Amino acid sequence: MSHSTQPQPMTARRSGPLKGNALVPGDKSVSHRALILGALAVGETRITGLLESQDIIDTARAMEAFGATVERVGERVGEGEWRVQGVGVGGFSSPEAVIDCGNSGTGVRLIMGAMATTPITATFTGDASLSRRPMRRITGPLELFGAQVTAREGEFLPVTIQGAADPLPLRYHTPVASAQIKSAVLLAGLNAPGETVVIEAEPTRDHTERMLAGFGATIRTEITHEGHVITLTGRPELRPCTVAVPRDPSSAAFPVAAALIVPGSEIRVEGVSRNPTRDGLYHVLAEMGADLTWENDRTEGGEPVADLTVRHGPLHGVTVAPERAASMIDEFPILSVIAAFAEGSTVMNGVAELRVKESDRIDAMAVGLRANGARVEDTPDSMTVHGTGGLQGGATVATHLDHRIAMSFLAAGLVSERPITVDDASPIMTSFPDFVALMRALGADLG
Ligand SMILES: O=C(O)C1=C[C@@H](OP(=O)(O)O)[C@@H](O)[C@H](O)C1
Ligand SMILES: C=C(OP(=O)(O)O)C(=O)O
Repeated sequence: MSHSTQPQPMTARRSGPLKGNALVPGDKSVSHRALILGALAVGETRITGLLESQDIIDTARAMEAFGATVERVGERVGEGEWRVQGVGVGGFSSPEAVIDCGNSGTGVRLIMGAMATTPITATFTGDASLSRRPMRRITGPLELFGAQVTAREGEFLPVTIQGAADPLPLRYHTPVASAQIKSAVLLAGLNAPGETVVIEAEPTRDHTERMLAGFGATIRTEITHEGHVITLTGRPELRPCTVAVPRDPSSAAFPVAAALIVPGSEIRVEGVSRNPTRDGLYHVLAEMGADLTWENDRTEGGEPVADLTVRHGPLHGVTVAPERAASMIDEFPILSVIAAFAEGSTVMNGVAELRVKESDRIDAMAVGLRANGARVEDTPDSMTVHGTGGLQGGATVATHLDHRIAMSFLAAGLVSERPITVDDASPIMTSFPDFVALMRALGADLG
């Protein structure tokens, strides 16, 4: 379901020090995968800590449309336990209606992969943002499995996929660093006989591989001269699991950033991911001189996590190497805000993928930061922010149906000289429904 079409403007004003404990919600990437693998397992999967945001609700509804049963157990918002009755690999049936994945690239791309090697037909659609995003990167490899695809202009939603009746296993080099491409191919490979192999030059988030192993699939990753080579044996019987979803490091980045830039702040964020395929931002922040203290390293839901204490302090600009990009791909909007409050220039290289997210994130950040007084340069695949230790503010920023653009500028407005308004805060519901309440509880002036 697409989110409300009624824009909800919101303004962030200069705030006192942020203090307290930030309990961010469940990881979006892990939540999608828990629902999809639960639907492909035989029997009942139980999920705790599932992110209850619009992107995830859309994936849950889609799994029901393909024949799984998905239900929420318990009363407390954000603490729900979910149960999925799976239909087994190859057990999906053709949905009666169009599958609307709303704003979610991960949802639509992983689900296309999951159904493309079963002889059923489904049509996928989404909101105006998702309808602008490239789908050929997914449908191309799915055609190699034997699926038949029609897409608007060969590239965009709506996309109709007729799944392959006799799928062939695939050996596939991903053309760009993308966990969504890797995951779509692996999920399609589940119902192909033999070994499906995905080769990625740069590692991307590995939640699909971790969770497939947890559900009993035979999957291994080798590091060779070609890069990360992931081999999955097709046609497993996936056994249902109990999945405890860890907290989302990409959501954690917003209160962390706010605490770093609002003078006098000190906050604690529990259960932040230390998965090396997700933690690039924290390495960059350390290089910028951020005061970060990690404690209680442990494993939660199969992911390495720790508790993070963040204190405000001076930051300096850095150059972010392109090899870091995949491990922090969703964190560049908020890094560009932090960079504006640092002293000196921060150069972000190898970030062309940002142009095909919920919005063109390089353009959205550059335009919004400039309107609020920052000096920013951009090229097709890089962005440079010339930090001056502060930001003037005073402008209204267009969020283009992009939750991360909205949250980034609301964090910036907490410390800019004049307030910053975002034209539409409603997309925040897609990934972090409690963002405003959580930030207000820390002391942020948002309204
Ligand atoms: O696999 C995933 O869960 C995701 C992969 C990334 O996208 P790409 O695979 O397009 O880089 C990321 O931007 C997105 O938020 C979540
Ligand atoms: C890019 C993102 O998500 P998706 O691709 O799932 O829409 C994101 O959450 O920043």
